Amino acid sequence: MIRGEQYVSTLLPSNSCYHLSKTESYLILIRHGESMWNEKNLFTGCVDVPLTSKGVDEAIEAGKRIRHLPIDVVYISALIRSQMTAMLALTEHHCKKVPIIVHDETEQAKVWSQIYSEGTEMQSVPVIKAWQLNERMYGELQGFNKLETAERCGKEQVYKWRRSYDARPPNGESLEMCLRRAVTYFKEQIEPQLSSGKNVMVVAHANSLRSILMYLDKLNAEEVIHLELSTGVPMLYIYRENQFIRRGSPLGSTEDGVYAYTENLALYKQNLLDEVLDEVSL
Ligand SMILES: O=C(O)[C@H](O)COP(=O)(O)O
Repeated sequence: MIRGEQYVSTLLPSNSCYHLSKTESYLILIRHGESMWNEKNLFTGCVDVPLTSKGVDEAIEAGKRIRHLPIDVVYISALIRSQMTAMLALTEHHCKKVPIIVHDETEQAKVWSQIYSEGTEMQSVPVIKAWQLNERMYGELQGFNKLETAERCGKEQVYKWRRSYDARPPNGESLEMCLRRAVTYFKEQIEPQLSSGKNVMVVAHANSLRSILMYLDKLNAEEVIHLELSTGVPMLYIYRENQFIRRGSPLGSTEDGVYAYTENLALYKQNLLDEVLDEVSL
């Protein structure tokens, strides 16, 4: 452990998050932690199922891995498993800012959820909810066991429904359909935040994220078939000169592994730790 690291979350003043050089910004993507239907191996899609206790642990662990990465705005889906994961992960963040869900669905919601203290607002991170980031709608497969469905409909058919780009589950969305809404949202709402220098965390789902990764990594319909995302594992992208550079691994990056990839981030973390040491020695 780096000297002083244990003090970061308790002693660091919550407004002391360093500002990074504007030449790059950071995008963190996380698939939600294990849900109660993941555990039962059921097709879930847009059914709104919460996390298991293992999922809660995964979310907290994900939060620990990204605790020293800068986050200015968070995007979640409309589904509770993504929301629980984001909130639990943020309890671990060094900035100790309060994640606050933005309610702008109606004029009244906007007014009623207004924060009037500028100081308090600066201690918060806006959390934006978007249905476009929801899991692909699994149609008439929702609620059925994946293994039993494979026995009933054939392994190959189920594999196609689950992993191919264009096969559509009965009355559900293909990955292509999911991509149309998720990637459109990403390009219109999230990318402009990154290009304005904001650091973004997105907590979403296996297939909405697979479609976003297709866009970020320029994967074709053949390549995406093999893309599997584990629950609760953060992935990091550097956004520089309108390009996305992938860092970390969907299979499980360590925090140090993530930092090793950019000097700017390593400096950011070192500044945080130095500040904590100064506070301790005062
Ligand atoms: O919606 C679901 O059932 C899963 O979370 C994702 O399912 P998949 O692995 O079948 O795409």
